Amino acid sequence: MAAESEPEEAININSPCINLEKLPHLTDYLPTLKTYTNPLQHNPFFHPSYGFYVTPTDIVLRHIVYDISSSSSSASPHLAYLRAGPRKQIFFDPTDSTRAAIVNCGGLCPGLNTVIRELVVGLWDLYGLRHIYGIQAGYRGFYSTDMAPLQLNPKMVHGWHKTGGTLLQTSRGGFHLQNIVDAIQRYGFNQVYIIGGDGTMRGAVKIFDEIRRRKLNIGVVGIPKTVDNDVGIIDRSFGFQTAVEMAQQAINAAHVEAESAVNGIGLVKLMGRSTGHIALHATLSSRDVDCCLIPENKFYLEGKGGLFEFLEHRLKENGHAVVVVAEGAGQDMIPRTDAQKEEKDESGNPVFLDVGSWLKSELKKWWDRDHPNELFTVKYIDPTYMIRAVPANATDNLYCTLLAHSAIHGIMAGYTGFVCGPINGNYAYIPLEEVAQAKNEVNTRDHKWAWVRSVTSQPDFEKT
Ligand SMILES: Nc1ncnc2c1ncn2[C@@H]1O[C@H](COP(=O)(O)OP(=O)(O)OP(=O)(O)O)[C@@H](O)[C@H]1O
Ligand SMILES: O=P(O)(O)OC[C@H]1O[C@](O)(CO)[C@@H](O)[C@@H]1O
Ligand SMILES: [Mg+2]
Repeated sequence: MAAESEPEEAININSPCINLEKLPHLTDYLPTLKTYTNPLQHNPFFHPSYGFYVTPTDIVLRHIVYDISSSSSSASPHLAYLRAGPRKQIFFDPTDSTRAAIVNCGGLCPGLNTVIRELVVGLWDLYGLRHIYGIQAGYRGFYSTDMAPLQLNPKMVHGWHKTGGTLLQTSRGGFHLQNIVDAIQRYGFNQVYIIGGDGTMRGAVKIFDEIRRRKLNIGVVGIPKTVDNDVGIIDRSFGFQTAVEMAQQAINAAHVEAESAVNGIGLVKLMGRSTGHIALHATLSSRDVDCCLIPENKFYLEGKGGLFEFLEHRLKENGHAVVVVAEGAGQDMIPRTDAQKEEKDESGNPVFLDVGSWLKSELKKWWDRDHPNELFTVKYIDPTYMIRAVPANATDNLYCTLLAHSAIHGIMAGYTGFVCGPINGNYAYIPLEEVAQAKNEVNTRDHKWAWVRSVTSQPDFEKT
């Protein structure tokens, strides 16, 4: 770590073994911006000492696991990002003119209210901002005439971390680039905090590009939110662990119902539009699950190696079975009309049919056909919104706080067009564009999926 007294220009950030991702900065297009001393310098609680401020040579490595016998591990430079945290010099006047806007878009996720609360309290207490606004109901709230921004202060948001949902409300769709950026300019916002998933981040990239094109003194930061945990690069998204914890209750109930019936099957559908992280983690932590079906691992019902054959054995062995299915799994097998094939939500995401109901009816048809005179029960549990419409647990709440503070420190330091998030346990700043493109899918070739299969003994569904 460089000494705080060292001027930033004198620091050499080029190194043959490190490839540091360049982060956009307001001075890239506004080179004469004024700087200010970070007000934390005089904050009675922090007493900044050596090592408190993060410098431009403080980095977080993208990968920390290497095989040193492989030539590529030493030959190619290691990808790195700037470490998140307070900088000594900031680029926004902490006392007067700075105005911040906070928006959340897309589906709910445990912890949304915590992030908003911590942005408000952090901006107010750490940097002295007094003009902080919540944009209502997602992107459309920037320009909708019937939804004025809500002025927020620490007193208002005091207990928000104990509540589920979002007190700012959210929505899908409504992305209109020119209207949004015009509204940001009209309201005089200089900092825009955008909380959302992959769709929101793609929108945020466009907002950042337009702000840069107009050469505006406005910082844009993305705070990744998705209960599905499908945002790439970062370790995990906030609220995911809370959702997995909530899913346990549904799996427990399915297990009890299945055990209490003759040839009982407990079927649980969990969220996961295109990734099966919730289903996978809920399966690994429950240990009552016999089969976990996810979008990344195509499954089939009939014949050798299929689901029915596996369940037949399981029922013979144990008398019951629990199946967990992610909502995006098996969609290609469910019959649908042409109109259903085209259906999209307001953001353009495909609308899925209920894989749980379909599977329940297919299971019943199979049993009636192959075992007409034997008892059989399928109990289908669909907790849907119950796993995400809850307050964040303690771990997620702490995570949300660190995310909010990282975002504030980065934007105050003049960085823009970036996302903050943990990489290998350390908070880093990642270019927004990179996060908008990266997707976190379950890798069915890695150890974790092998572990699921070893816990459940389920087939690999690779047709022979
Ligand atoms: N390619 C895109 N360009 C601009 N805006 C987009 C784009 N994709 C989505 N959006 C906007 O981003 C917002 C949220 O998108 P979406 O509904 O897909 O949720 P998300 O951010 O992916 O979150 P989640 O999937 O976790 O619910 C919507 O207002 C939508 O219009
Ligand atoms: O019904 P809504 O609010 O559109 O959200 C449902 C979707 O949102 C998510 O929770 C997050 O993308 C998905 O798991 C789910 O498909
Ligand atoms: Mg999404």
